Amino acid sequence: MTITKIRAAIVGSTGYGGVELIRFLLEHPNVEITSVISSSSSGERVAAGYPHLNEIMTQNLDGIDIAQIAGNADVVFTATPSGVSSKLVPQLLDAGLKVIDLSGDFRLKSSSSYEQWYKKEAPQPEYLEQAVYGLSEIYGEEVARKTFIANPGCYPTATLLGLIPLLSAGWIDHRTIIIDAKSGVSGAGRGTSLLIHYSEMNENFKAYKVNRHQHIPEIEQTLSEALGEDVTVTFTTHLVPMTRGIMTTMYATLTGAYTEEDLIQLYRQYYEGRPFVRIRDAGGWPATKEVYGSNYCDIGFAVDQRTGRVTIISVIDNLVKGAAGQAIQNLNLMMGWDESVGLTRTPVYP
Ligand SMILES: NC(=O)C1=CN([C@@H]2O[C@H](COP(=O)(O)OP(=O)(O)OC[C@H]3O[C@@H](n4cnc5c(N)ncnc54)[C@H](OP(=O)(O)O)[C@@H]3O)[C@@H](O)[C@H]2O)C=CC1
Ligand SMILES: CC(=O)N[C@@H](CCC(=O)OP(=O)(O)O)C(=O)O
Repeated sequence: MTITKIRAAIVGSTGYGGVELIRFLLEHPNVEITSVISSSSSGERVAAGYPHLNEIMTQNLDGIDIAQIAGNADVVFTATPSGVSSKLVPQLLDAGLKVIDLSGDFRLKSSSSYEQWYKKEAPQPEYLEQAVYGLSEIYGEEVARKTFIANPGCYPTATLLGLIPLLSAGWIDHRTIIIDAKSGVSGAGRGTSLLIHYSEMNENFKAYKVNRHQHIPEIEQTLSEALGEDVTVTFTTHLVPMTRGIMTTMYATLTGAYTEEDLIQLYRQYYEGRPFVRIRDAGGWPATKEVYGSNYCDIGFAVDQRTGRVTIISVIDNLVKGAAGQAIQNLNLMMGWDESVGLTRTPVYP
């Protein structure tokens, strides 16, 4: 079967998420990048800010012009900050474009929850209602029916893929969930801040946004939907002095005498046929480097018979499965293509 390439534009292409989209889309057989867009550097070459793209990405950056985007693209990836996407995406949707938004603006179904956690004005409800939450392995069927995807956050992706099968099966007590999350610094984007200043971050390990992180309502919303009743979690984020990678270590009390083998079987069945979730054998806990540069989410378990608790460890590359990779996986699902097209890279190791 011959597939006509679809035309893709990337807004925010000077950021880390945008550049990761470029890296994968350049090798996607069904996609042509027709426009790379910047609000601050139009006219410049992408490679001016990213010399590793010299002679690979020769296009100049376009400015934000909705009519122009609509004229030369079918789908737009918005790798823009929250608060920016909420204003930009409605214009793109009104122009008839398919949109995959990487920000947190359209993930929360409740506007008041968004305003409470993001401290920004919520998007207009008529646009919020059009969005599907694009956690590919869980909402893939809905993604296939929609043209506007709210791509999940990096921490929620690792957390939710690690918790949903156990929670849905009723094997853990939902009142006991604790999530201990660690991220590399590229999770904060390319902009500078004191948090990610080299001498503040190097040889250091710090917790941040404790009980205030904007991904808490996103995680709770999705877990509550999976269980059918309200779930609250304790979620603590930490910054690790590495560039890429997220590890979430999750703890919960088991509701029965389940073994590690039971859990492995449950998860392998749950994710059967889903190429990007890999369940480790007993005792094989995943490390961030084992998914580096790839769209995989690797999950491992340990059951403590002494305490009756399970420890679940889940790792992703924040810029791939946590952002650009999952966005492309969602494009594939939306277009009715195999979800792994253009995403089958082996992790970079060591
Ligand atoms: N980094 C990560 O691991 C993850 C990021 N995300 C989300 O993806 C989005 C992009 O993140 P990331 O690439 O890391 O961030 P960066 O800060 O690296 O890049 C964001 C880009 O947005 C563009 N931008 C800024 N202000 C505006 C504006 N007013 N109008 C249009 N464009 C603007 C900038 O490009 P220019 O000035 O050229 O327009 C900038 O390069 C964010 O919403 C982030 O939360 C989600 C999951 C993981
Ligand atoms: C290391 C680091 O700073 N990470 C960021 C993740 C940002 C992000 O992806 O946020 P949204 O997707 O919700 O916009 C943070 O903790 O806020």
